[in-house]
Amino acid sequence: MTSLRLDRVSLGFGHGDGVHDVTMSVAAGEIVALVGLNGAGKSTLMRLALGMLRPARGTVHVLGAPLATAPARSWARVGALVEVPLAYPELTTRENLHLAALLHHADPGCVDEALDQWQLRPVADRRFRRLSLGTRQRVGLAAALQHRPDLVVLDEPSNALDPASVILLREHLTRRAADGAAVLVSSHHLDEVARTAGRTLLMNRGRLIGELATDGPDVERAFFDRIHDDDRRAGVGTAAR
Ligand SMILES: Nc1ncnc2c1ncn2[C@@H]1O[C@H](COP(=O)(O)OP(=O)(O)OP(=O)(O)O)[C@@H](O)[C@H]1O
Repeated sequence: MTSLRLDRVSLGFGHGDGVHDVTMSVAAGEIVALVGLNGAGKSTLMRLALGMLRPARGTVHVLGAPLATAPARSWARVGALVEVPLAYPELTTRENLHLAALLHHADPGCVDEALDQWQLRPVADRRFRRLSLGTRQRVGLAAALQHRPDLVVLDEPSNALDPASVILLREHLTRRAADGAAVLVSSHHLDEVARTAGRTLLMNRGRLIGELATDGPDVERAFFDRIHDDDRRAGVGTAAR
């Protein structure tokens, strides 16, 4: 089953920025990574996939329903983290996770499990605004994943995470996919992507330019070769951007 589908989706911001004519899908049980340079359009694509932005052209389907008419129960089956974690600064870790569980129509019992799984027990009663950057990110990830969503969309989730937390994240995503969830994740860490994702989509100047093979000896080289090649064909200088 296709859990997320974008058909010929475009949204421009002027100066050629934004997302152009993107068609892609993520199937149940699959981890798909999105990679590209800064400003390639990864976050914009994720915002469009989550209904945070409305496409100027094209359609988005989430868990089988068109975005515009997706019922609330579909959104409860989505887990997302785009840019900063959505949390109340004056509430504690536990309170924020409790609210996230309620918003996803989940059993609040999942909060205790999430506190353990994301090693947040020591900061369970600390206010969110007093947490370190990486710990905030762990709270955001716990809030996005604790209700075992069927569709996971995470924008640069390993930002600010320490190596132990990166491993935790990898285990969580692998487990969600093994349980049948569709996972879309953007990243700048090509090694991590190679370890986690089944497919890696390459984005450049707002367009998907194909899949990046991550099983070769030099993924970084392959990444830059593809981008330079795409820029050359478009008559754009990569270094000049
Ligand atoms: N709200 C907005 N208004 C105007 N331009 C925008 C807006 N959001 C994004 N852009 C532009 O659209 C392009 C794509 O931005 P986006 O944030 O999607 O890229 P990205 O691939 O996620 O980058 P990064 O790796 O730096 O997070 C950029 O040129 C950006 O400046």
